[in-house]
Formats: sequence, structure tokens, C-alpha cells
Amino acid sequence: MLYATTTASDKRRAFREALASGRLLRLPGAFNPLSARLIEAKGFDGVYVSGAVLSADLGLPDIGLTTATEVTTRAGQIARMTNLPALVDADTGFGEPMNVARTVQGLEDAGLAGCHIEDQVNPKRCGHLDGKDVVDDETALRRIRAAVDGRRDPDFLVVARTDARAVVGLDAAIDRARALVDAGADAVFPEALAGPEEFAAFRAALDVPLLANMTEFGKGTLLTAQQLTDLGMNIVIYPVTLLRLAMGAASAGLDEILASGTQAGLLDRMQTRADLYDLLDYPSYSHFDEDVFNFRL
Ligand SMILES: C[C@](O)(C(=O)O)[C@H](CC(=O)O)C(=O)O
Ligand SMILES: [Mg+2]
Repeated sequence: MLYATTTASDKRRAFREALASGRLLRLPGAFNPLSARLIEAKGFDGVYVSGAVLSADLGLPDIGLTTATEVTTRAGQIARMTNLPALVDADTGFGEPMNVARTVQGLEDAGLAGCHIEDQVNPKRCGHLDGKDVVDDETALRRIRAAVDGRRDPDFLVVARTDARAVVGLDAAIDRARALVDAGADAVFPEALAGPEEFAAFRAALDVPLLANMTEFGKGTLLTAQQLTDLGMNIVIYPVTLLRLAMGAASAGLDEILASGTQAGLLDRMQTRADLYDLLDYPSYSHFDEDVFNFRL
């Protein structure tokens, strides 16, 4: 009721332990706090907070327009409604290395279990768009060092994302990832890989946990959880999937209302009032209320 009962430090510890187990952790992107509860209820391992979704939610493209404050606030709203660990997309860290450190501290305070910081130039853009660019080695490494030095909870997971594959090729991207790990990254997110062979190449080159981005309509192919497990991946994110599903359903629903003059034919595709109340945990609130106000003389 009200908020999750698990503390942020317990979520971080649990995330670390789950990662150490070696099984693939599945993190769908929550497009709001309520959807984080659904992700938890279905039994997933964690919740992802996507920069693309956060921007789209504001009606903006994913081209580095959102601020650290907006991302931290929204990520905190999502993280506190679930007992699952939440991993957030911190883009380039929102500035110079000192800003990156401050971003990480803000995310810790907001209850996140970890974040990823990428090596794109500012302003960044969606990793699956053409025309993106990456910073030089020293700048990329300083960002990760700042994130690692900035965190106060050693369990807060710092994931280094590299966008280098699409810019300078696979081998250089692997070299970049190795350097990011040497700089202190706990895990690596190789962005926009072309296919399974490239995931395998990253796995062979690195010992740290690897994150696979299964975003739709992007540069790569959609691999199953089993394929990703076989490739030695440790975390998979489905960043925009729920938003795309929800918006697809909303669009079809609006068309149906326009065409038929009523939403009556859509009821079987809707979350029912009972299911919504269940997810919101209405019974606990009634109980709480009764305990406070119910007294007899
Ligand atoms: C993972 C990602 O950074 C995100 O913001 O969710 C995006 C996803 C997308 O735009 O499909 C990305 O750059 O891959
Ligand atoms: Mg992003």
C-alpha cells in the first residue's frame, strides 16, 4: 500500500544477487508507476525506465531534451511503486563528469537500483537513429569514473553503455567497452548490435554482466530469452514495448469509438475495474482506513 515495502538498498542488493546467479534478468520498460506494478505482478525480475519512453511521454523526441530533474523525478515515481529493482536510462549523465556524479546521487536518493550512462556526444539521440556520434575515450572514461566515484551505495549498479558499434565498428566498440570496465563500470550495454554474432563477440571479450536491448523497429533482430541466455547475456530490456502496445491499443480504440459511436465493443480488451483496483491494492487502503477510524465506545 502507498509505496513499495522494500527499501532501495535491499532492492540494490537483491539486484546484485540476482545478477550473480547467472540467469537472464528480464526488465520491461514501465511507462508509468502503475505499469511497474503490473510488471511486478507478472513476475519479472526488474523494471526499466527508458529515456525514449520518458521523452515520448512528454510528447518529445529522444534527442537529449529531457533534464536530470525530469528523469530523476519520473524514475523515482516509478521505482517507489515497485518492490523490484529499477534500472534507469541516464543518457549521457546530463553534463560534464561532475554533473554525472550528481545525477547518480540524485538517482540513488530517488531509490533507483542502477543506471546506464552512454558515450554519445551531447546532445544524444536514440541509439537506433542514424547520424549519432560518440565522444573520445578519455571523455567516455571520465563519465564512468565520475558515476562510480559519485555513488554512495556500492550496490548501485553503474552500467556503461557504448554506442560505438554503429559509429566506429564492432572491434573498436569492444575495445571501448573493455576500457569502460577498467574505469569501474559494473556492467556493459552494447547498443545497436546487428545480430547474435555480435553479442557473442562481446561475451567472449568481457567478463562483466552484459545488457541486451530488445527494442522493436531498431537496428537489431529480436532475440528470445532463450537465445539471449545461450549467448551469455545477463539483462534484457524491452524498453518501449509496453508504451508501443498501449499506444497501439489506444489508437485502435479511438478509431473504434469514432467508427461505431461507442466503446462497448472494446470492453473485452480493457483492464477491468476489478483488475485495476486489485493492482492498486484497494483492499489494503480500506483496511487501513477502517483500522484508523473504526472505534467503539
Ligand atoms: C534503450 C533506449 O535508450 C531507451 O531510451 O529506452 C532507446 C530505445 C529505443 O529508442 O528504441 C535506444 O536508444 O535504444
Ligand atoms: Mg535512451
